[in-house]
Amino acid sequence: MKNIFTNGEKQDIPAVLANKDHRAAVQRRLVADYPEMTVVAAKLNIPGPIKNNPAIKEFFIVGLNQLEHQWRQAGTLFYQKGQWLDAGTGPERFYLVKAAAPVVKAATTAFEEATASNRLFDLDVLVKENGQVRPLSRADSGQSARRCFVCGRPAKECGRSRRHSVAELQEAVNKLIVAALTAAHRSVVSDRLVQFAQRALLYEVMAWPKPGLVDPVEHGAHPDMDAFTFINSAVSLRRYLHQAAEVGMRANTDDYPLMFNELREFGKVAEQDMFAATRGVNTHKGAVFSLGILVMATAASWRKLGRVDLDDIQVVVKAALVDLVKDDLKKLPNAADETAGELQYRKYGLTGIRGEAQAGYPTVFQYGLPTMLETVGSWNTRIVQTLLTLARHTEDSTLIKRAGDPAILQWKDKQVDECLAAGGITTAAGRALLNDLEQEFSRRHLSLGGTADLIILTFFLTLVKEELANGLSNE
Ligand SMILES: CC(C)(COP(=O)(O)OP(=O)(O)OC[C@H]1O[C@@H](n2cnc3c(N)ncnc32)[C@H](O[C@H]2O[C@H](COP(=O)(O)OP(=O)(O)OP(=O)(O)O)[C@@H](O)[C@H]2O)[C@@H]1O)[C@@H](O)C(=O)NCCC(=O)NCCS
Ligand SMILES: Nc1ncnc2[nH]cnc12
Repeated sequence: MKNIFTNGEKQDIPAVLANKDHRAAVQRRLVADYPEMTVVAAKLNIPGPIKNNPAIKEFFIVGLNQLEHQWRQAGTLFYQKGQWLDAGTGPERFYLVKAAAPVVKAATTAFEEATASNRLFDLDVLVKENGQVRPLSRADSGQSARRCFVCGRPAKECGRSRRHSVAELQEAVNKLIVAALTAAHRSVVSDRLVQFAQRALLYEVMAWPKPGLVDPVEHGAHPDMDAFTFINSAVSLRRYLHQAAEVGMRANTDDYPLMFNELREFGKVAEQDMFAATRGVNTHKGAVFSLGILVMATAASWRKLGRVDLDDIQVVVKAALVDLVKDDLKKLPNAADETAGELQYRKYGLTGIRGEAQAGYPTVFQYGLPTMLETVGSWNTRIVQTLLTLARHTEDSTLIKRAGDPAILQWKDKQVDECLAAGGITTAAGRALLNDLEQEFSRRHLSLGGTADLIILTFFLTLVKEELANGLSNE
């Protein structure tokens, strides 16, 4: 396990005492200046000579964010006030809270007791009695005394008898802080993944020109939808994307197939949300499935490694979807209401998006991602150029469905090859071919709906690599 005590300035007793005097002066001033408010002084109990460093400070801020959230939930008014003390003696903050001191004390004690790591917090609620400022004690409001975070006995007893060595205390504190920061980082990463996923859905529809797809200029291939339909659809998927990240962040390596089953149940509800948001139009059915899988797999891989590893994300996808084609397609009855994917498997043996997903999205990893990472220029250029590359290597089941014949794939490959040979979106000649192709797809009512999903996945992974792989900016 990581040791957070390897850096930080060692503090001696005079420094700690001088800081205590300084804190007392700040507290006296705040109590005098704001008699209508209750003053709370927040600090940490970190035994041993090292009392502050980036990890300790981050732990403190993460904890205070939770305390503030708790106050907001309870409808308590408060704000931070005064100097922010970030000396070597430890991070400290002061709050002014609009509630009676005993009420505030009950809440701060509940916070200190809420989790094992919160026991490291020392939240003093200050009162003025007989001209003196003093912290309310837990005994004042009949609450049980603080317990030792090593052995659970009353903390005062352990302190007085010096029952635990500094090394023992630091080991316990280290475990508590590392566990709290790991949980906090997982939550930050989950939020980022949801943002990346939503950006992927929105950027994809914004890019132009896209043959066979909706863009802000043209949507002849999909007369029932326009760019606004996609915005409504993307926004409706926010809750689902959070669920996908959370499912992944909870899963251990041997749970991956189970994790996918859980995602699918959320996915079915998300599909309904999407159809409600688009008034029954299929904008993102494929993306609900595939983007949900990649968000979940990226979260699960982060949980395992604590960092981004694109190869491992693919390993997680394969492990989670190991039986997908067998379970979904091989047992199919010859039902009248079969989907395009099911029909194409029965008629042509094509496994479609399920085969692609079970194999770990090889088209995305082998063709999409390298093209998007290598292509320079605006997001529009990067997305459209990557779309062409993906289109060239995809057996798009939406295209086959629209044409009614897999032979359409050869025609599509020829058109895309010509456009790419002319430079794609990066040259005037390529752009002219691209515009012609968009018109032709629209005229013939042909769609590259499956390829659009793969672009969304590629863009998501590009953001993971370009914006998350270097770590969390608030670490
Ligand atoms: C596994 C599922 C994706 C469902 O599979 P299903 O058998 O129902 O459908 P498929 O026909 O196989 O494909 C579903 C969507 O997947 C996209 N897609 C197709 N081929 C590929 C491919 N090679 N690579 C990547 N993605 C692919 C495709 O989505 C796009 O097309 C949609 C627009 O098409 P359009 O023709 O305009 O509209 P339709 O409604 O299809 O037809 P019309 O009535 O208008 O003629 C657009 O969404 C694009 O994104 C396919 O549509 C998964 O959904 C699933 O598991 N379903 C079962 C229920 C479930 O478990 N749900 C939870 C999922 S987490
Ligand atoms: N821009 C787009 N047009 C049509 N279908 C899509 N599915 C996902 N994005 C799409």
